[in-house]
Amino acid sequence: MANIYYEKDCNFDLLKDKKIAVVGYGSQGHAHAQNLHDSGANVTVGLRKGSSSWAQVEKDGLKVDTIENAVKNADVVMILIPDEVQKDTYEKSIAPNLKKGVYLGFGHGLNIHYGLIVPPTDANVFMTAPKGPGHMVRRTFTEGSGVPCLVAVYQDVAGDTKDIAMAWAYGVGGARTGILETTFKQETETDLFGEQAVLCGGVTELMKVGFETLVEAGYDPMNAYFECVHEMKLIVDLIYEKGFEGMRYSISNTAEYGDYITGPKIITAETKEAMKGVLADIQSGKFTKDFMDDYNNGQKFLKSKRASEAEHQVEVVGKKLRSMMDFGFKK
Ligand SMILES: NC(=O)C1=CN([C@@H]2O[C@H](COP(=O)(O)OP(=O)(O)OC[C@H]3O[C@@H](n4cnc5c(N)ncnc54)[C@H](OP(=O)(O)O)[C@@H]3O)[C@@H](O)[C@H]2O)C=CC1
Ligand SMILES: CC[C@](O)(C(C)=O)C(=O)O
Ligand SMILES: [Mg+2]
Ligand SMILES: [Mg+2]
Repeated sequence: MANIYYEKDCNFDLLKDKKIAVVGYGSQGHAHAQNLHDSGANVTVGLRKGSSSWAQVEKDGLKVDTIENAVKNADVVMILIPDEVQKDTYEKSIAPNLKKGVYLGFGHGLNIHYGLIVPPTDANVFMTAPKGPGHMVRRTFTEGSGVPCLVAVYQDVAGDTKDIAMAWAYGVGGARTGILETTFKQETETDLFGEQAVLCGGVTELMKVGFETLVEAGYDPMNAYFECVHEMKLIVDLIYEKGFEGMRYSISNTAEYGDYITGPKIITAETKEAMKGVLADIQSGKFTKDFMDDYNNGQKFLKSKRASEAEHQVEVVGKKLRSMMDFGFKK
């Protein structure tokens, strides 16, 4: 089992006297940069020239510079731009400007694990990967909590790279809930599997097919949306807090009986075999090759799926319902 650490195990002072560059100001970038800044670190956000995020960084009260300049002066560089652009940006704008002995950080291990980025031998390479979306990393931090983080070390020349990774987790709020120690391989392969088979691909497909089944049988689309999409959060919140048993305590006996009878009819032995195939493609590097090939082909597949999914009835109905009802979430 992994080692688990908390705030008392971290030394945030290690980062306080260092110049930090956070490359990117998207989902993870804005959260890491702002949380570290609020924790007392000296952060500069690195952006490409002409970036649409430039004004937002200034509005948020943080320093901003080009990627080249931000990296040139930095003791710690954290790369938080999309995985598919990291190799090109690293080679053109980051690598030529890295200080000797720099601490080079990642929020996900894909580029290192599959050898897309080969760091200099004098660099200390670490990962601090929040186990949640960047906007939740920021939101929970401002609420006094945090998203748990995985930390890993790929290269440790200085001898304290794990301490830097843990200090980073402290600064972004992850140590408030817990830090798990892992490796680049484990984080990368489990993260890709989880998001594809369960959290994102699995869940949205399950919701969509459930919605379609009800609508095609003549039921009201709004009713179908509530059943197959909206209520998912309320059920998952109970699982999040109390596990499957706690969720099943709150639902009716009718629902619990149906859960046991029907769940295994939907998620079958065949589904598990398909999951094994998904994992094999991740482990062999096939998924990452296909993903990068699509990127190098103008992201034709990604863009066409984005467009067709947005037009699906489940999205159209959901958008309408969310505009008509106050579900109490922050936009
Ligand atoms: N999204 C998440 O919640 C999670 C992400 N991660 C990992 O964190 C990393 C960042 O992901 P995420 O936050 O989703 O990324 P985003 O897509 O949100 O990153 C957007 C940022 O990257 C910049 N950017 C985009 N393309 C380029 C480019 N070609 N050159 C330079 N800058 C560019 C954008 O700048 P501009 O404003 O100029 O467009 C913007 O600042 C990835 O490794 C990901 O796997 C890990 C855990 C969860
Ligand atoms: C679940 C998707 C994720 O892995 C995440 C938010 O943790 C991602 O890559 O965005
Ligand atoms: Mg993840
Ligand atoms: Mg991921």
